[in-house]
Amino acid sequence: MIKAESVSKHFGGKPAVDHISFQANDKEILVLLGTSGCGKTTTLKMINRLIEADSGNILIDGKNIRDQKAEDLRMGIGFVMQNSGLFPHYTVKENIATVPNLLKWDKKKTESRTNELLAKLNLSPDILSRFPHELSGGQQQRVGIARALIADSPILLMDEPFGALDNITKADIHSEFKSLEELKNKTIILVTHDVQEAFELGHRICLMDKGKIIQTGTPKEMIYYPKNDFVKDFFAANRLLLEYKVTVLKDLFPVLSDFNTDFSEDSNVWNILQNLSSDRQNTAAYEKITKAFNDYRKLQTV
Ligand SMILES: Nc1ncnc2c1ncn2[C@@H]1O[C@H](COP(=O)(O)OP(=O)(O)OP(=O)(O)O)[C@@H](O)[C@H]1O
Repeated sequence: MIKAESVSKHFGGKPAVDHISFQANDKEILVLLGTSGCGKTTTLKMINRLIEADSGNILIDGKNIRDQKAEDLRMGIGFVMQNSGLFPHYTVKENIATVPNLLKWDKKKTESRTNELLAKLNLSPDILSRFPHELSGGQQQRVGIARALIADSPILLMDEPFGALDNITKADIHSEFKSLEELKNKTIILVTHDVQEAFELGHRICLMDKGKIIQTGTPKEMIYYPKNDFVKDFFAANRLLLEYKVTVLKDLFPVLSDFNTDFSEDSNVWNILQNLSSDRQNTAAYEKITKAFNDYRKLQTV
């Protein structure tokens, strides 16, 4: 568990992060979401002490990060940097082996773990001898993720890990990312300015503005129970799509009668409608779900 207690950081007298508190629970993906300059990266880098907080405390599993050497702390935390952050003059193999070399792993162990990760991340071993500039943006980001995962640390900090990707590649990587067993046991803090990414990947979201956390909640809470107009307005442009995605079949049960289906009760309305729309025979079911969804929305307090 990662806990931030009233943490602040100033640059040149101006607050970049202003008394923020949050908690990332074990095995949770917590997203820090907000527009450029709101303090997300500074917050993330204070957790591995790439930036030292001015005040407040950050605790990992109850231990204050200040009570450990910064180098030791970083060894236990995987870090995916913005724009992949690969060392340009190192090959892919050398980039991935950065932490194992610091940990003095023997070559065989590094090699077999590297190959295991390449397979999991859908990367061909052919790229090992290449330099980062010889890879596509998507490959670079995957290598950045492999480098962060290699030592299997229980914590992963990710700064706009998919930022450089087009929307189609991003959607593919998102679904791969969600299904990676490797990540399921980790506590992950992911920084993004992309609302859809936050909803796609986050178990909970901290919405930030001007160095402060405005609201923390599940995607559903952010959409249906915004704390104030800032939160409401922030999601306004994507609101309907997000509502389709955060609403799941079992939410509709009170307003849905006579609906026999093979869909799991945790399937979201967006996926159900997409699925049903592929076959004309499903028109009646499609209309039932649409009506139930509209009835359900009316009952929410937005
Ligand atoms: N090293 C620094 N020196 C001075 N000001 C800084 C420094 N790092 C960040 N800032 C300022 O602190 C504020 C927060 O920056 P930060 O990078 O944390 O925001 P962000 O939300 O991650 O933005 P982005 O999405 O653009 O990376 C900004 O106003 C930024 O200009």
